[in-house]
Amino acid sequence: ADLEGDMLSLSAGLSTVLSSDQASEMQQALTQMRDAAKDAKTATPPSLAGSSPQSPAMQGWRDAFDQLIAKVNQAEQQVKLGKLAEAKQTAQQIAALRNQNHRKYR
Ligand code: HEM
Repeated sequence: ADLEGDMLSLSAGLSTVLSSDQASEMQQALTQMRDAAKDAKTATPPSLAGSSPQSPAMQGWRDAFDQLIAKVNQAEQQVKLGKLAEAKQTAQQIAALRNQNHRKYR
């Protein structure tokens, strides 16, 4: 998907993780979020158009998605252990990461 499509997938997945009480549904949403984050990591946002892949700005872009993926993995482990409330707290940290990065790149 293009970056906008990846962002819409992240958004739908995050809403599901925050609102669901079913482990299987949360797991599926987290998988969708990880796939979207991996794809978005390879994109260049309009705000960095023309930046070289090795520029500090593009490295920061990719690091942000690695942080997002690490949080998705953490939430997934929590779901697997049946710790759904903890997984939702991790999802809140993902929302904070989103807000920080939107201020930088959007
Ligand atoms: C779960 C976390 C995130 C969610 C739910 C999310 C959600 C969204 C949404 C709904 C949009 C608007 C899409 C539209 O055009 O309709 C958007 C745009 C955008 N987001 Fe995110 N986002 C997340 C994380 C991030 C991260 C980590 C970054 C950067 C490292 C980022 C960078 C951007 C940029 C650059 C745009 C504008 C895209 C464009 O102009 O084409 N987002 N995001």
